Amino acid sequence: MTANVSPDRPIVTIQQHIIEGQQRYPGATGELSWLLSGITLATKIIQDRVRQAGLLDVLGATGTNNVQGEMVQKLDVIANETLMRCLGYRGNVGMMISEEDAEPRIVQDVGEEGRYVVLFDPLDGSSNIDVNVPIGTIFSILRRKPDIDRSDAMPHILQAGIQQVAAGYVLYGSSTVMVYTAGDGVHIFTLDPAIGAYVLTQENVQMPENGRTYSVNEAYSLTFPRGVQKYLEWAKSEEAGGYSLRYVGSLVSDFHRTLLRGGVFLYPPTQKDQFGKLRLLYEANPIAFLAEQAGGIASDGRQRILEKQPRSIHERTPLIVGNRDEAKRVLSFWGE
Ligand SMILES: O=P(O)(O)OC[C@H]1O[C@](O)(COP(=O)(O)O)[C@@H](O)[C@@H]1O
Ligand SMILES: [Mg+2]
Ligand SMILES: [Mg+2]
Repeated sequence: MTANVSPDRPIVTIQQHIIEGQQRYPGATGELSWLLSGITLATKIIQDRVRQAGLLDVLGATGTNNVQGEMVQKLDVIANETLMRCLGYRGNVGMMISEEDAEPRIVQDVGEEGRYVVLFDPLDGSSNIDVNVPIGTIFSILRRKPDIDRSDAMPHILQAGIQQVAAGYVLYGSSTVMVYTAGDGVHIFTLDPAIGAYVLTQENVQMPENGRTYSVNEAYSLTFPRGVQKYLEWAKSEEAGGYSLRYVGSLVSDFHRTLLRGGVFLYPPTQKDQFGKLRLLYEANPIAFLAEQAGGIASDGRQRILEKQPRSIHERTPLIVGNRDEAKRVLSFWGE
């Protein structure tokens, strides 16, 4: 069985890439690559379930709502449990925070063990599950605060995005790709079904600067802030000269396109959600870390996402993320 990587390219798996990256940092322990192998294992299982969802009869809703008040899909539960089972026994994961769980899951609360806090959106784009539109898994990794008592979980969880040691997402699209950063550039790995391994396919990805695509659910635009409405009017004007609208409705898909093609993705506040819909800790923060590492900008309209001080686990935030020039343009309209 041979890997499907073109003959002139080295076959580099994500574990190898992380270990090599860590060797550049004195004192690196290799723990992060061990933790990430839990995420790669879980997402290989999830992608298999997603691809066979119709066959396995795991499409549709569970009939229950989660802490966000959203109807939980069967695959949300499968993805959540798979991540918990693959990460919970890694030995270095102290806490797990999931979109699907109201409270954090404390794994380890003794001694030096469990130095990492893992936050995740087990399945992003849930409204697209049953219609076979790309969905994904988003994750963010923090280190526990060494000087804070372990009995109180919150100070370890409610850390600003700037404290992330690693973040990424897996997109279950035409191929399964993992996009990842540990603060040393953004790298893309494609799951090679022939060998069951994530293999490096793009390194040090930078967002193109001249993106001419905006991505937003315009159905809500009548209740967007006036500045955002003005930007959307401008983007459709002759002066803008030919912008395109693209909106999949899965943050991972809309961001992945923005990462590779540039442009801007927005989820502004609306009359219904004054803080927007997306969650700061396990959606906006990991996406913002990736965007900035790829030369882009991520803001809530007023402040850099990564500098926001979280106040609660499931808090929401408006999000503007895109290539530098385009995001700045939106912010200039928004600030008017
Ligand atoms: O349907 P809307 O209001 O446009 O919202 C779409 C947004 O909601 C989400 O589906 C929320 O994420 P979940 O599916 O993980 O709850 C995002 O992926 C997406 O960007
Ligand atoms: Mg989501
Ligand atoms: Mg979700």
